[in-house]
Amino acid sequence: KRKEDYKLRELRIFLRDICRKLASNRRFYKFTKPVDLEEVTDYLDIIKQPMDLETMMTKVDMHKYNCAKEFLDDIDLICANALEYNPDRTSSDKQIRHEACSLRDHAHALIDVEMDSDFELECQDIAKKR
Ligand SMILES: CC(=O)c1csc(NC(=O)C2C[NH2+]C2)n1
Repeated sequence: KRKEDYKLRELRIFLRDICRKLASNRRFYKFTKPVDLEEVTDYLDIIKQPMDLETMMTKVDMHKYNCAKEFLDDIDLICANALEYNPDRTSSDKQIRHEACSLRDHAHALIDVEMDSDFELECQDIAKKR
């Protein structure tokens, strides 16, 4: 329906802005592009559903997100993947786990601050129907 499509267009504009802000933060650099499977050769043995911010921007453009919760589910996936692939008590693993938790918390906080809660509820109702 036309009115729903106007709401989803507004959601896409909002999510592109959130994605841009996260991808421009140097703290989250490791999460901006897919893991290079030629460099990290065992990645797919451990991580069954890779996700990154560039892929999420493409998903916004392809109308894959019908509400902010679906977008945050992919952010949570980026974080969970990093915690799973980097479990050791080495400083490099600890650092990437910290960056992953920071990405997750920043994304949720940005959306809670910038998103009208009634608008998200309307989008979640549209998402259920699709
Ligand atoms: C995106 C992601 O989770 C990622 C990219 S490289 C990496 N881990 C390493 O390079 C080593 C540090 N301990 C293994 N994790």
